[in-house]
Amino acid sequence: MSLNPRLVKESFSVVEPQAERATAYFYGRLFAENPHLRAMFPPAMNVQRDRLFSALTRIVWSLDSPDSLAAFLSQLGRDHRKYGVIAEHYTAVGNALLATIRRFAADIWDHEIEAAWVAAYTAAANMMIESAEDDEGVSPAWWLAEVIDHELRHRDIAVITLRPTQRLPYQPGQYVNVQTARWPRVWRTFSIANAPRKDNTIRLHVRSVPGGWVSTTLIRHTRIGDTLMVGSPMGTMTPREQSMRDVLCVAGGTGLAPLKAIIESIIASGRRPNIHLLYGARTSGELYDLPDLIAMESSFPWLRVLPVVSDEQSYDGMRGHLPEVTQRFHSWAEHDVYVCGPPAMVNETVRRLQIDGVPLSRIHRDIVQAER
Ligand SMILES: NC(=O)C1=CN([C@@H]2O[C@H](COP(=O)(O)OP(=O)(O)OC[C@H]3O[C@@H](n4cnc5c(N)ncnc54)[C@H](O)[C@@H]3O)[C@@H](O)[C@H]2O)C=CC1
Repeated sequence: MSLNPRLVKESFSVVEPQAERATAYFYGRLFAENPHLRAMFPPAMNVQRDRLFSALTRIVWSLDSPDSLAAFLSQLGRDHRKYGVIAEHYTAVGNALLATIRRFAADIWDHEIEAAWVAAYTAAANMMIESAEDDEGVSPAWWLAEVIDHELRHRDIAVITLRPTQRLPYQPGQYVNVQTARWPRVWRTFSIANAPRKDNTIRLHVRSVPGGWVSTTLIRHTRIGDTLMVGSPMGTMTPREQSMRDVLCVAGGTGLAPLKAIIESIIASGRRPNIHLLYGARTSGELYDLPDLIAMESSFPWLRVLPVVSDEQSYDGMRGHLPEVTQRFHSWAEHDVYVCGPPAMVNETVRRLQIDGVPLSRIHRDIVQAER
């Protein structure tokens, strides 16, 4: 069986516009054929559906970049240990996936495409299974973590500090899935907002969103002393250790979290690059971390924090939308750039930076489905 990324991508492009129906069909088929698997998933499947499709999209479009694909699949395999996933479940998922792609790409389907999907899925599943097996005995499937601080910084935004009961190794810029006792099997993603600390504590920046089970629980119903579950750290937006370049960070709202961890780690490394942090919020009241950032700025003179507010006419600092504000400065073409925040803001910022001559290889971002 040989990999044929072109055939997989072509057939996936036919399925992509029908994503919603295809994922509903996939889960319907998976649970009809394997009713015992239903109990492993949360009662409401909407977020799970989005996650499946975005993971699949990422895998399909990275088939030509074996290194980044391998890194992603290894993290995904480790992270799936927290669901209790074992090797045989991959067969069930593979069968349902193949049936789904076959059905939604029926117009172009043939034996060659089927073989390409079987080869790609087998390779991906094997990579996930192997990394999960390697991780057993080294790390727990998930970590228990005690809430040791809970600061409500705005009506809807809290900064929460956790102390995992076992060491949680991670890279600055990575994110974790979090589960609360109130919503079993419902995991939501948050970036770790600090560089690794000796005391093993981690901070999360959480905004509650309407209908967001986990985020609302974390903001309104979580107290110091509560215990949360935390999954294996994931993500590839980590600082370039060898880089001597200056740094631009563009943070939208709580998308600040991983960028703050990256900035802390650069400062801790002893390097002295100039760092510009454009920190955007809709209103000045939502610049929830500004006092901490100003304190960081005063202890590290190479850091410049530039708050930007988009939706408050009377704000007397810098106003505007981050993608456009990013272009108001001199060129960033020689910088390492990190961008995080609402997906539309990230996409538009990256687009404009590229137009202004920043090569894509120096723009770092991660797709995090945070805060629901
Ligand atoms: N909490 C966390 O750990 C992490 C959160 N995120 C993501 O960051 C985002 C943060 O959301 P909020 O705090 O609610 O941000 P928000 O909606 O309040 O916006 C924050 C900033 O982004 C700008 N912005 C928003 N939409 C834009 C658009 N379409 N075009 C241009 N600029 C735009 C706003 O003007 C503002 O400056 C969420 O999408 C979340 O998933 C990402 C990584 C980690």
